[in-house]
Amino acid sequence: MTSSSTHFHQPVMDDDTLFPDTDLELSFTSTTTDRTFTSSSARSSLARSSLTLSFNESLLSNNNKNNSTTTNAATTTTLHHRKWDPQWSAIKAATTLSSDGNLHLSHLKLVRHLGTGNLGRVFLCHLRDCNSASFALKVIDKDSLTAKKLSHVEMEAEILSMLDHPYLPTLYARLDVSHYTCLLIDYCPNGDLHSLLRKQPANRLPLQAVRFFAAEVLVALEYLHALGVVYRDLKPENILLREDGHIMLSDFDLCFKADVVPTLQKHRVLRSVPTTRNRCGCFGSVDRKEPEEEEVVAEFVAEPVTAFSKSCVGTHEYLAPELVTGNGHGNGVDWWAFGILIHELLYGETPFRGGSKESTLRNIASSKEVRCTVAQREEEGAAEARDLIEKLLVKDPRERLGCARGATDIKRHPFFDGIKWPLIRNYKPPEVRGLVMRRTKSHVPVGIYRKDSYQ
Ligand SMILES: Nc1ncnc2c1ncn2[C@@H]1O[C@H](COP(=O)(O)OP(=O)(O)OP(=O)(O)O)[C@@H](O)[C@H]1O
Repeated sequence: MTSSSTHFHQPVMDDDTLFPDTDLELSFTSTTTDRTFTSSSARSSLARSSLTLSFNESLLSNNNKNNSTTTNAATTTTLHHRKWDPQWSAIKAATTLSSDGNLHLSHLKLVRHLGTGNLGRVFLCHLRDCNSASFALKVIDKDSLTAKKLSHVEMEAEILSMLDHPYLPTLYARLDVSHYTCLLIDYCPNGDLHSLLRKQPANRLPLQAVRFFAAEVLVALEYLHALGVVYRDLKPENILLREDGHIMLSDFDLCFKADVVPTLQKHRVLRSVPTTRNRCGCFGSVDRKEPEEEEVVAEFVAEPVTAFSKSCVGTHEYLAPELVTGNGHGNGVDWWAFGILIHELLYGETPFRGGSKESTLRNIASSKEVRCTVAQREEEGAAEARDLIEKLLVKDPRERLGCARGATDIKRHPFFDGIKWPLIRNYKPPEVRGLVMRRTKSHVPVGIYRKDSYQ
């Protein structure tokens, strides 16, 4: 039930409807259902819907070049870093046996309906000859969509086809059959962060878990921005959890693309010099801390700083003030939403939520800056988290952390101190209630995620 932009999803039902192992077309009779079947991956009933309110921006032209009966990325994608994963191997095996070397709907077996979104329905599916490789198939009935929603489908497909990153979905194939467009992507059996949050005491995650998920989201946003993609719909509902507990950002229909010019920028950093024994003091030998040394480092920055759009899209509680006022916005809306996300993960609620959507929007647009409350007994790192949130939730985007130099500046914030960014994929996901993880050998032990243990 997602035809309206203002309602919530219906309560999730414990109904593991299994689609018969028969003709796929039989399952595609309608995209207008108000029932959301559930699995461990179905989103919680309180998930917030995204809104799309266009002020002025011209619709994206339908640039689908693949209107033939079927097309697929499996045979055309050459970039993918996971080309030897079981998923790719299974697809390769299926396409090798295929008469035209392509993947077709007939190769897929629908297992279960996972959920329904604004654009279509999502199914868990397997390849017919390989049950061990699971995929999610997003099925979009183009006949049921408005021109505007069709442009969102094309945007989602276009963005998906660009992605090659562990925290973002892989588009294994795009299949255009009759009036259906089907996108075959990674399946995330651990549901989404919104549902996980609802399983925690007071809807809050422990600080170490917040740091872990925030760091992964930051890296995913950094990659999107480097491609010139402004995401515009960051919220826990759109952060899916893979089998191994790492994140996968989903839903790219509200993105917009802008130019980005990668640069190497010089930046002054202070490096503290370890305490040394100063033997020249007038009063004999004294311990003193040497002053911090200033060093100039060259940093890679690829941030779409000139991105500009006037479409008001996103989810109420996560909308940046410049989106609410409708005077145009750019890359900064993602860094604002990143601040709201950390706030929600840490405190169990978003900071501007009012009694109604209108009052939420009024709170966001007001000139009052966010001040996070200080708990009596705080976890280690809470002060740094508060400081980061307050720097991200600066109402003027020109002053907001991240807007000028993107993730490069945010990664340096003390909240993320000690994280070895190149190793982030190897960090072991946090053990939190409701997150069932498949063990992998490559994980860095949990201790390494403690701030003081990875220096
Ligand atoms: N890759 C996936 N793995 C597992 N479940 C998924 C996956 N993608 C989507 N889902 C499930 O299917 C549901 C519908 O997803 P979909 O992306 O179509 O819509 P949505 O998340 O509601 O976003 P929107 O309507 O804004 O496009 C989600 O709520 C989620 O539970």
